[in-house]
Amino acid sequence: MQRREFLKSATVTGTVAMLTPSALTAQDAASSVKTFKLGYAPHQGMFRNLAGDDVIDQIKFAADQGFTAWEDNGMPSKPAELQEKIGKTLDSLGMQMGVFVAYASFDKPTFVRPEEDSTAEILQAVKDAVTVAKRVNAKWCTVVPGSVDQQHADSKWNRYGGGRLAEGYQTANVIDMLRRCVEIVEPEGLVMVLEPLNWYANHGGTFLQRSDQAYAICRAVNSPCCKILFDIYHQQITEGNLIPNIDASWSEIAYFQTGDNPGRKEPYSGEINYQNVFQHLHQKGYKGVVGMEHGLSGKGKEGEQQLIEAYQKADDF
Ligand SMILES: O=C(O)C(=O)CO
Repeated sequence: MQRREFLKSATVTGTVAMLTPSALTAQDAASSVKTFKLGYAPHQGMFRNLAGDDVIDQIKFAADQGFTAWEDNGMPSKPAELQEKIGKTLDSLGMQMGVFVAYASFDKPTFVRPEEDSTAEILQAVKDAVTVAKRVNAKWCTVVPGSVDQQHADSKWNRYGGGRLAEGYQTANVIDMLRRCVEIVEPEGLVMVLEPLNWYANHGGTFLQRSDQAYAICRAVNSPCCKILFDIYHQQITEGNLIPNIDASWSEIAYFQTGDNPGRKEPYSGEINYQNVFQHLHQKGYKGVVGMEHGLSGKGKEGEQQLIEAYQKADDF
C-alpha cells in the first residue's frame, strides 16, 4: 500500500490519531485529508493563487484538498511531453482524468450538414483524441456536434433565410457522423460524450441542446462509446427539472459537469441546490467524474478557498 493510500485508509479507521506527531510530516498530514464522495474535477488555473502557476503543482494541490479527478478541455493543444507528465502525475495520485475536448464546433453545421472537408476534420480530430487519451489515461472526450442548419441555399453556412434541412434529416446526419466516429473510438475503448449546450447564456445555435435529444441520439448510435455529458449548468438553463431529467436519461449519461446559474461559477453562487443534486448522483451509485467547468466568484487565494469550501458544503450529505 502506498504511504498516501495508507494514510487515507488510516484516517478512515482512525489510526492516524495513534501515530506520534513526529511520525507525520506536514505533507503526510495534508495527504490524510478526506476525499470527496464524488469525483469533482478541477482544471488548470483554478488553484493558481494557492498552488502556483505550474499545472503539476496545481494537480498535487487538488489531490491534497481531497479532489480525486482532473479535467482539461484544452489538453490536445498541450505538448505531448506535458500530456504524459500530467497522465503520470494523475496516476501516481490515484486521480481520474476527466474529459478534454476532442471536437467542438459551435457555429458551423458540420454534423447536420456534412461536407467533405469538415467531415475529414471531424474524423481526424477523433483520431487525434485517441492518441491524447492514451497519453493522459483519459476514458472520455467531449464532442460538440456543431450548429443547427442555418444555411441559405445560395450562400455559405450561418445565413438565415432560404432553405434548410428539416430537423429529422439533420438529426439523421448527426447519427450517421457519430457512427463513423464510433468506428474510431470503440476499438480503443474511448467514450465520446456529447454535450448539449444552452442557447440563452452561451451558445445560441448549437444543434444539441436538450437531454432527451441527446438520449435519443445515443440510443440510435447504440454504442457504449457514444454517451451524454450532462452539464448541470447548461441543462439548468435549457430545461431545468434537473433530477427528473438526469433519471430519465441516466442509462445514456457517462459524465457530468457543474457550474451554478446565473454566472457559471462554483456551487452556491447561484440558484442550483447542488447538495441535493450531488446526493442524488451518489445515491444512484455514480462513480465517474464531475467536471468543474466553471469560473470562481471570488478573486485570489480567498476566492479559491471559497471554491473548495463550496464543494465541501455541496458534498456534505
Ligand atoms: O463551451 C462550453 O460552454 C462548454 O461547456 C463546452 O465544453
